[in-house]
Amino acid sequence: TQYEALKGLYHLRETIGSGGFAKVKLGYHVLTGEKVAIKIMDKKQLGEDLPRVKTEIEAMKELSHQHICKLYHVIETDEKFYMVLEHCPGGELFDYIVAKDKLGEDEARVFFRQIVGAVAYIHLQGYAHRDLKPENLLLDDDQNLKLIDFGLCAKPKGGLTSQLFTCCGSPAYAAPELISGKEYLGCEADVWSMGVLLYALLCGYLPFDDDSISALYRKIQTGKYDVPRFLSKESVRILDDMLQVDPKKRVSIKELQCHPWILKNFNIPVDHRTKYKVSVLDEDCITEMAVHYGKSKAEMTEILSKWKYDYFTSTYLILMAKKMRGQPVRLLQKP
Ligand SMILES: COc1cccc(Nc2ncc(-c3ccc(C(=O)NCC(=O)Nc4ccccc4)cc3)c(OCC3CCNCC3)n2)c1
Repeated sequence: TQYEALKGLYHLRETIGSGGFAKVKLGYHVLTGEKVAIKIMDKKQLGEDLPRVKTEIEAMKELSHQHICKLYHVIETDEKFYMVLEHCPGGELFDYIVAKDKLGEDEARVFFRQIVGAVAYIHLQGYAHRDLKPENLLLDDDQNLKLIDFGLCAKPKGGLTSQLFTCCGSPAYAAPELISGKEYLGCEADVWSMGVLLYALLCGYLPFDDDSISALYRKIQTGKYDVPRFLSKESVRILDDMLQVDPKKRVSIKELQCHPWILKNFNIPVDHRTKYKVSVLDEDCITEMAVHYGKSKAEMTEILSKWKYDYFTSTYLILMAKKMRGQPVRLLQKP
């Protein structure tokens, strides 16, 4: 039968997204009943992109942050990769903006501060995202944003990956230097995309848009965009600081963290540090799992400390997520 590798571990439900060579299905973690997102990739379809999946999986293991969708479990079979990930019940930020037409400056600031924190964090871990757009920002059940990289475009930062603009979908968010095939820095290109993203949040439409790709590229390379009169002068200023065609004139992610627009009403810079303590394991979760598996706490601690991203890891991380949401740290008893 299909998806044999998930049997007894996760119940599979409907497909919630598909794109490129990945399909995402809603799943339930059997031991906790919690929802998960299961990203399924077929090795044959991946072809020469297969190493990129391994890079993404290794990246995900390094990325543990409150505004980045968490990886729980990796299963590899002869035909497929399964990535079991945090499910975000609120869906895409894209749909949220469409439903509200556009966001007020204050609401946009709450979201944008979370995005700046997540992107600053991945940059400090040595990664650039390269495909920042509202479809890759999901909402959890507390209206917090979770960054994902659905299109497998996240790659180690580095400079001269003048890779052709192949993998990542929408060019509307792409920096001028990226689409002109010049050498570029991933972290600088990410700041441009964040400018396009903030413009979309504040205006409800894109700064650079055209049905013809080549016309769109020309508009991006001029860097000229319409500034609606309802934007405050501070909003106009931060958009101008990010949407600089010359990457060397563009504001850096570090400067963004304490930009006047970012500080307004908050008066504290964006803190990019993660809230998760991955080093020390949680007593309650260890105890609950030790009892369930009939092991000593020492044995359970030993197993979990290996972070093998197996079912032990996913069960622990899901119990931790429940605890952080104030829910009981409980496993469903053996059937
Ligand atoms: C209509 O959609 C709805 C409606 C209602 C609920 C949900 N909930 C819901 N939750 C979770 C997901 C998900 C999480 C992570 C990944 C992933 O690919 N991680 C890998 C990853 O993040 N790398 C990475 C991140 C940062 C740096 C480097 C690497 C993939 C999918 C989801 O997907 C649905 C797709 C649909 C197409 N647009 C994108 C989302 N959807 C979605």
